[in-house]
Amino acid sequence: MHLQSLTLSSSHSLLKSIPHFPTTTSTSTTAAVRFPIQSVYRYDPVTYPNAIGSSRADWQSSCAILSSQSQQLLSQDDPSSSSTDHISSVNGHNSTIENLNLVPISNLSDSTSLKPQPKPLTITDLAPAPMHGSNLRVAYQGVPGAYSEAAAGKAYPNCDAIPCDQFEVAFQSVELWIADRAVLPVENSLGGSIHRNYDLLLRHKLHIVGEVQLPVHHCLLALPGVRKEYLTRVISHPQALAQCEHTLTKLGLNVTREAVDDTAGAAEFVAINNLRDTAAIASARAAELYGLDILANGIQDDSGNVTRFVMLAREPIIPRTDRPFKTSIVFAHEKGTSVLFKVLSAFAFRNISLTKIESRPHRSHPIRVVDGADAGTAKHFEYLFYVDFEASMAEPRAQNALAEVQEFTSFLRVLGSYPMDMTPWSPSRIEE
Ligand SMILES: O=C(O)C(=O)C[C@]1(C(=O)O)C=C[C@@H](O)C=C1
Repeated sequence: MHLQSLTLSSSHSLLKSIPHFPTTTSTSTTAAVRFPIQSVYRYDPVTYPNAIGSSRADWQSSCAILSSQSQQLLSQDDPSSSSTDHISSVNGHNSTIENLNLVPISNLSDSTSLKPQPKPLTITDLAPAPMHGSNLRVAYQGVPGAYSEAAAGKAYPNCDAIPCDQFEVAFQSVELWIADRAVLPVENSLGGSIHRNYDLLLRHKLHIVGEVQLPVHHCLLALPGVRKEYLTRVISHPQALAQCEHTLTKLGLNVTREAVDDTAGAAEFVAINNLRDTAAIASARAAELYGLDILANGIQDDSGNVTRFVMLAREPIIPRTDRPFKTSIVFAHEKGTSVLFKVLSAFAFRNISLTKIESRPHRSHPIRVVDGADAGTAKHFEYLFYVDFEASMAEPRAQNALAEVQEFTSFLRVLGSYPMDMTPWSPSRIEE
């Protein structure tokens, strides 16, 4: 392939050969082809107020709604759109989460007045269902009060956040049109990459359409009246436990640490089971929602603790050049790490900065056996490489870099080209 300079329009055929890169400026996808005629609501709107609409709609009208909503949703990630929901709100123009249709915090003084929160969707709840209402629905893993819920609100201030019991469910809810976006934590400034989520990005065909970086401010929560000395156990998400490791030791707690699915779920567990020997690490919002006291505030090991989340959608957004964009790719080669230098130089020669590089085991070919005749047999581990770089796929230099990368690799996928989160840095801000 020649390394000529390409414009976006002249490079369509090149970009089409890069798996999953969008080359159209609009899509005519409608839900009509995606829904079985027999789709039935299976969610109780009282139990799942945020999950989906409140009544069963007839097929014809739901197709019409979906068709118009798919156009509307496309424009919501498009920075050129005038919608207040679009991703530019992530980038410092509106970084509050006030407008998120979060579960309201009632005046909870103790755990006996605990109000039932919406139950997360589970894998058995998933069924294609028509959409209603105009709010963007954003699926996240966890229960109300989780940081992922706050990230959804930062990215899409007017969204309905849909709790899901697993990441897999959040992905599937977007694939099945139950939700419009999924929010996925990918890395933390203290804990590093969330590896499993990188694997999920590859297993599914969703596109990254935005990112948010959320300051994560952890609290130690316990039932009212419980003192630190009574505690024998601290539970939380493994990332949260890792982010507070040293502070927990410094607090002099004589506790075991146990991992659960999410931070707010840990708080809910303590409250529901009336556990007086157990504390949870979670947000201040989780304390309010589940009627817990804050025993210690800001217990993350670094005050500038930040988690980066990506927003996923069924359709990619159209990359632009009038604002800072980031592009995420994943690639592999049979010759493994030996091509890495060549790939990275494709970016270096074009002055494209990399913001992230991550390697993961190549699950379908984890080992390459190299027969060294007399010397025996060497077993090399095979990897997939995830790279984020600071350029938009609308820029010829990024297109040319990827054309070159494609020559060196046996597999290449563009996971998304999306606006960078440019929120001003304020490490001490508390954001729950
Ligand atoms: O448990 C939560 O509240 C989450 O949103 C998950 C999660 C993560 O997976 O890293 C998100 C942010 C924090 O870093 C801790 C936990």
